[in-house]
Amino acid sequence: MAAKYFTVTWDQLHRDARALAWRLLERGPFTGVVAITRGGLIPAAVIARELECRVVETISIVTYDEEERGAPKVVKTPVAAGDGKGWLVIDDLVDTGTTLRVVRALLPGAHVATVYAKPAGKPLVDTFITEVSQETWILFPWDTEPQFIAPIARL
Ligand SMILES: O=P(O)(O)OC[C@H]1O[C@H](OP(=O)(O)OP(=O)(O)O)[C@H](O)[C@@H]1O
Ligand code: HPA
Ligand SMILES: [Mg+2]
Repeated sequence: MAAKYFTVTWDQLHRDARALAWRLLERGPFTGVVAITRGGLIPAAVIARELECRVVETISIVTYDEEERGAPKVVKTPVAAGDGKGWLVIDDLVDTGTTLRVVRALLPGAHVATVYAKPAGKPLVDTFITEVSQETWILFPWDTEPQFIAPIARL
């Protein structure tokens, strides 16, 4: 269990992804965007729209084996992105940095951006918006649903 949770709504994610787009404006223009699936897909769509970038590639990395986190496996490479020079890589967050280490090895020339970042992964990101502590688990809107909670007086 994580020590703390940080809940991100669709609205908040849209606002944070747009804030990231503002920050990335001065780092571009970019040839294209590489979304790290699956979590990077929605922020990448928002950012590609704001930067008026029509070329979107994907990279897919699986870091779990059954339910255990294991060695990362690249199951889809971003063929169009070459060594990444001139390209923008987007993910929803960096946590331990395992995913971005693999991405940087494949796309050493790319600019790497995430919406959220934890301290252990921060050195692997060029641009991010919001930092949370390493003990915090970020709850994304696609992983959650609203549900009933008891009134405070009953807690
Ligand atoms: O910095 P790390 O410790 O590698 O963690 C961050 C990665 O973990 C999550 O993806 P996940 O592998 O769960 O896959 P998903 O995006 O398909 O949900 C998240 O979307 C990042 O890509
Ligand atoms: O904090 C997190 N939230 C959601 N997915 C994740 N994958 C690694 N860390 C996280
Ligand atoms: Mg991911």
